[in-house]
Amino acid sequence: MRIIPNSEFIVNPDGSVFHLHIRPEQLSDKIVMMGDPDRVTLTASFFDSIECDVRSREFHTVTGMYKGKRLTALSHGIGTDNIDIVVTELDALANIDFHTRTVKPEFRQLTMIRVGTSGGMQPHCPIGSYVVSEKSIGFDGLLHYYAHSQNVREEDFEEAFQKQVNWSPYHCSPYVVSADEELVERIGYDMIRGVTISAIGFYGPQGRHVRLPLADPELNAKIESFRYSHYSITNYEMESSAIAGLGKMMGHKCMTVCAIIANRVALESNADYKGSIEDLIKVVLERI
Ligand SMILES: O=P(O)(O)O[C@H]1O[C@H](CO)[C@@H](O)[C@H]1O
Ligand SMILES: O=c1cc[nH]c(=O)[nH]1
Repeated sequence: MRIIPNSEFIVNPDGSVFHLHIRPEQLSDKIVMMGDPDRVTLTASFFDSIECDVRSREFHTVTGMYKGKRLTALSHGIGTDNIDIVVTELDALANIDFHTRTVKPEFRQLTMIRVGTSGGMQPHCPIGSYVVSEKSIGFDGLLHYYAHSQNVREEDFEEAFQKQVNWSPYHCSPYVVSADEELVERIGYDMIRGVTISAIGFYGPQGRHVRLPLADPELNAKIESFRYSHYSITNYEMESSAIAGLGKMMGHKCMTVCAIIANRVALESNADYKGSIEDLIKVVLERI
């Protein structure tokens, strides 16, 4: 059996995992994730009791009880590079024996729901709506660093996307992954279902022109008009592809749902979205 070297999987002197700084017994099977550490404080304010509250860098983790369910709320910060850390460390907390540094014989499956904010790309995703990422398109390339990604990637969709938007060879090869179907049905049954792009930045990589001109100013228009079967691209955010992809490769159940806080076609945004995300968190806590 492979013993994972200290340099490849780092455990802190207090027995916690390197970045998240929590110990295996502090993790619940059901995890609600979000970019913003303060959103974890908000989520935990709905818990009936708190078991642990740990902060390390942008990672804020609270485990507690909500109406008889043991839940972990956790912030992952911004971007799929952080998701590589967070999903790997969550999986390790559940499935690696920290003492023997080996994979445990019994697999423990986690449920991870990301509750995020996002920019709508279609008129039917207005500000204030909730969009479940039935599929995600990763512009980040993270999945390509792991073996067997083709087992979870939807290559026909990827090919159609590259062709229709005339994808630049200077960008990473986009990957397409579906969320866990049962979660989409159970948690998102009354929400908009869509295809979400996880971009590698908020500005240029989402087609925002502030001062620097864009390499392809038409890319967002091509993304808006892209069609594959009955699918169109509904929204932009920055993490769902890596959560769906890594989670699926590891055998976990993952899904992202976002509150739309900007609409790129209507050229509108709402920076005062606290009420909308708060309501969405409450719905997810009930249904997870
Ligand atoms: O509101 P969160 O969960 O952070 O999600 C979105 O907001 C951030 C960008 O403002 C990115 O993380 C994006 O995915
Ligand atoms: O437009 C948006 C809004 C929130 N988060 C994003 O990544 N993009």
